[in-house]
Amino acid sequence: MRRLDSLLWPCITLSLVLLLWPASGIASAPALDLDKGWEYRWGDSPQLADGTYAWLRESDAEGAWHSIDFPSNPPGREGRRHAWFRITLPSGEWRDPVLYIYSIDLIAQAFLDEALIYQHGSFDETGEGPFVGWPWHMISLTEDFADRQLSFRVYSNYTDIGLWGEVRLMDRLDLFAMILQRSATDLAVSAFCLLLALLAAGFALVQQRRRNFIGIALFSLASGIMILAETQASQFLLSKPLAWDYMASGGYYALPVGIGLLLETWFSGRHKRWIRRLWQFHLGYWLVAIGLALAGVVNLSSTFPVFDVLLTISLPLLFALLIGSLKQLDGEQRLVIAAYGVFGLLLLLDMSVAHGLLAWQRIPVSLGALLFSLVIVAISLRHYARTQRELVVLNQRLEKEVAERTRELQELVERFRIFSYQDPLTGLKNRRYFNEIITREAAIAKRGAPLTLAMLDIDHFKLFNDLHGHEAGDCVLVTTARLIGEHFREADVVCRLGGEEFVILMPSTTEGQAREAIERLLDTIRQHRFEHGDSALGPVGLSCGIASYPAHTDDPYALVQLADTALYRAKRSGRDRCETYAPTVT
Ligand SMILES: Nc1nc2c(ncn2[C@@H]2O[C@H](COP(=O)(O)OP(=O)(O)OP(=O)(O)O)[C@@H](O)[C@H]2O)c(=O)[nH]1
Repeated sequence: MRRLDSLLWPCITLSLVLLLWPASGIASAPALDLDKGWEYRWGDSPQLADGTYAWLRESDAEGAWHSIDFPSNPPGREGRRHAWFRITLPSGEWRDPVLYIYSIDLIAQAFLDEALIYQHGSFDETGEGPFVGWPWHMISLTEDFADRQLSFRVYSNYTDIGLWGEVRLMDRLDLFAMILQRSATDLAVSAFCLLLALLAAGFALVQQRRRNFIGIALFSLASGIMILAETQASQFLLSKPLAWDYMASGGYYALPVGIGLLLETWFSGRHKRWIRRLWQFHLGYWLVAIGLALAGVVNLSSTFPVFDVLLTISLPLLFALLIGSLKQLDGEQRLVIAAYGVFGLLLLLDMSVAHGLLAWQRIPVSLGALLFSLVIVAISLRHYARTQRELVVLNQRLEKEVAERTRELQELVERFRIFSYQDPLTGLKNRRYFNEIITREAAIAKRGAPLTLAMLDIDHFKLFNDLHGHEAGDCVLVTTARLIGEHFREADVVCRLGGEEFVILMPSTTEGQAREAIERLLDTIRQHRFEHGDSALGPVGLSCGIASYPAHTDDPYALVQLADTALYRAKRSGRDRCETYAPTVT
């Protein structure tokens, strides 16, 4: 009977073609709503010996049938679980007529006169059967259906009984086109919500405000799944109505959990605790309801009214909490709450329609979810843009700071470099510097320039220290260093090798020129009045040894050793004098 499966894709393709080709010329009567002229009868019909239901044959039983506009929830149910509905079908020019039913509570059989033409769910001997989902229905009709009687045998242990929403006579292709048209928005919104859920889940993995993103991810996932599962076109994707209803209920029941997780992060103290209790309670319900339904302990359908009652309580409670503490929230958070408020209101309206509190109409719940998702996306984009701007500023500041630090570091390195070449007491260059400069100057000398090296040592300095004290000794070292430094040219390099020993490297200077300069220096030192504080320190003498390249050696690197030998000779010869290296002396 159900040709839905086999004709599915050809019909979709055909209906799409027809949608895109309005001038096709194929005429068909418009859809006709069967929302008048129905009759109902409480209870279940007995069966005749040939298996036919007696109520189908005794159609004119006096006073047994009552008229009703729409075949749903007749008055005076009093706990009854069986009802029959019937209508005489009108005539119309449909090429391929079908009866479209939005939904049935809960299982039903349809008969055209006495022939069974459609069945939703399965009936046992007592006329009962399990919940098998709430799909939309398409009942194929033969061309001669006009003026014949269409009857429904319905069983329901749910709050509603009968057909629900819309019952329409229409052409099969028009039905497919209608389903696709009605589903387009929902499918797009669902895809959008699922994408948002994916992004939020990704952010939850890498960002610090994890709970926030988990809340958004869960809420978006729940909305996306719920909308997809409730979209009529989903039946085209998978003809398993009960599976879709499990997904719809799973998403629906998880909505307060997601929003609770999100809101909880915005509050503290009492409000936070209440919000946590609410979402934990809903999470508990989610687990129990879905778990018991899957285990077959309860019908999935019976978990909906309980959840609806819970949501009717928790939704306003949550709003009361939020409204009472709006001051704690910033503009963006208020916007999210407003969007959630719209979504919540649409959910409540949808629920009211489902329970017959409002006249049947299609409530655009998905638009509520879309609004919520758009608000989240807009806020996220704004945050992203702001973060980008802050990053640029931060980057610039960092670059500036790095440049500043690098400059300071370079200065420090330079100072250290100078320090590492400087004798801290006298301010002259030290032995390390001398070792480097001698190598350089020796290399230059090798290219043909003379180079002379003088090594100087203060005479009897130990005695001087012992007589006047170490501080006075330091003072003599500093003064002697200054006098030596002032005495020589810029090009000459004066170093303190350590202790009371100095060296002077004189590039492009012959032995004779150097000796002259040294003699003048020794005179200057002899004549200088050394003082420490207010006390005069007595005379200071210097001994000096000179060696010159190429006069004394063909290896400029050997000058240190040769000058040292000459100095030794000056000391031995009575001090306070200058000696030039002589090869015969060892
Ligand atoms: N005040 C002071 N004394 C130092 C410093 N460096 C080395 N001395 C001292 O210099 C003295 C050098 O003594 P010696 O090497 O025996 O030489 P000297 O007493 O000058 O004798 P001759 O060189 O033979 O004339 C030692 O007593 C060291 O302690 C310093 O930086 N400051």
